[in-house]
Amino acid sequence: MIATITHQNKTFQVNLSKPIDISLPLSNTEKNPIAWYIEKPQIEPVRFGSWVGSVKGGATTNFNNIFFNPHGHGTHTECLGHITKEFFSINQALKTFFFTAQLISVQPEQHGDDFVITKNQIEKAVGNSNPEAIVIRTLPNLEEKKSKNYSHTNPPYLHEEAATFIREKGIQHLLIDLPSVDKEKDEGKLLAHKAFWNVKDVNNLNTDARKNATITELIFVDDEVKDGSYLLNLQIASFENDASPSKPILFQIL
Ligand SMILES: N[C@@H](CC(=O)c1ccccc1NC=O)C(=O)O
Repeated sequence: MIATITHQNKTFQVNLSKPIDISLPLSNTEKNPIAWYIEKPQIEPVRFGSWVGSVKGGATTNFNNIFFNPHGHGTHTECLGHITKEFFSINQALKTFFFTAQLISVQPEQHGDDFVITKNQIEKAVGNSNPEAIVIRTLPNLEEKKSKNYSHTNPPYLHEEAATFIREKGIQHLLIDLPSVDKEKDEGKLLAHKAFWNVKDVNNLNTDARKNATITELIFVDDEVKDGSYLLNLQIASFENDASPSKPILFQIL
């Protein structure tokens, strides 16, 4: 299914039958990735006394409750409500779902005990392109990313200046294959989150904070997907919450 898209004075084609899914599946198994010190997700049939909501257990339908955390259990998209005192909802922040995107690969640099993605690396990788979304694949691109328990591992993160650069480039949506754009244990500084959303005071939001910009974490981009320009379809479940599980999909530009 070929679609011809006209956007910002350019026309290009994509094949909608060839989606590149960059989300992680969410399951109640040991394979599910974890961050932020929680346990794996739970997916269990509803029970009313001896009645069990599963066809195997005698019910007419499978009827599961799911207990999970959007930030800690897989691919999710968040808005600035993740860090502000005032409530902001991802379902209100994200109202359109197709964007031009640039996929880049970067090897975080060792700075002391940390691995950091720098402004210089992002600037070089983005080059002259002006995408609406940036998709960051970190190297090495290990399979273990799909099922890693990141708790207490001090994963790589984005330097504040790199996040500022992305904001100043006018990029609205940032996607990355790490549990956070910030250092795991940073005493709540959240420098990259604040720089990307232009949040100056979490208690009293500045009017130029970027209420419609989003961060998507815990994606996975397979090695066979080459760096370059794509069409991104960024879909969430309609949760009125700071974050929702999400399903970002890339389409190669033909
Ligand atoms: N680094 C923060 C914690 C943090 O970033 C965080 C904590 C729980 C769930 C998500 C978090 N950040 C996600 O991007 C801190 O040390 O306070």
